[in-house]
Amino acid sequence: MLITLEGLDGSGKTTVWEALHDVYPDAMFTREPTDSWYGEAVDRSIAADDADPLAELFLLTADHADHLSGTIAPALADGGLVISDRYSDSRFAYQAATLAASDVEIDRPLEYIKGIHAAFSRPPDATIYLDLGAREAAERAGRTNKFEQDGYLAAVRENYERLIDAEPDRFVRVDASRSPEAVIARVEEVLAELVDE
Ligand SMILES: Nc1ncnc2c1ncn2[C@@H]1O[C@H](COP(=O)(O)OP(=O)(O)OP(=O)(O)O)[C@@H](O)[C@H]1O
Ligand SMILES: Cc1cn([C@H]2C[C@H](O)[C@@H](COP(=O)(O)O)O2)c(=O)[nH]c1=O
Repeated sequence: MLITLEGLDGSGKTTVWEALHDVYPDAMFTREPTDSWYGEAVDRSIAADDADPLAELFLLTADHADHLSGTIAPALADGGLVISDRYSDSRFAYQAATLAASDVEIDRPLEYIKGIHAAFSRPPDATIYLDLGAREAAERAGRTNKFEQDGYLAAVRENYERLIDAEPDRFVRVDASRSPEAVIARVEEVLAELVDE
């Protein structure tokens, strides 16, 4: 079973993901961007304010393809539980916002990015969305790079809402404005239900 954690920068995904290690010691915990050389290229692109938007999308997509074939698919084939801190929805939400704000002439960036993934990717079985306002998210994240900005994250949040509207059964929304303890407890509750289903 593939469970993904999604949300804005600073929404608390990593805090939750780390807490879950003790609850599911046999699960595979993974994340995107990965720590492979593809992921290192992604990190360089994220740090570059002048990165080409399409090149950045394809670097992130290459990292995802490698993550899927080398890590996620084998674990799922073994019948394991995989919990990923970010996955394909991050591309749909973030890079659609980047493309929409760029000079690249793609009419429906979110649908375009989904289309690229449809050919090879594997959708999550369920996605826990840590819901937080853009300003609070940027503040928590520290506003240290081009993504951790109020306006950009507001556009990303709108894209997440579109994704949730399109697949309400896959997403479980969790209020990420509560204390870390309350958010972790709620995610644990949701996960227990998902894993028992
Ligand atoms: N529920 C919460 N309330 C207040 N602060 C929180 C909460 N959860 C996490 N934080 C703090 O917010 C910051 C970002 O948390 P975290 O790294 O878990 O978020 P993230 O979603 O993984 O962010 P990013 O996507 O930027 O890596 C950290 O300083 C963390 O301690
Ligand atoms: C997978 C993925 C990530 N991003 C962005 C979102 C964050 O700003 C950074 C790094 O992620 P982290 O959770 O802070 O480690 O990358 C993105 O724009 N698109 C993606 O597909």
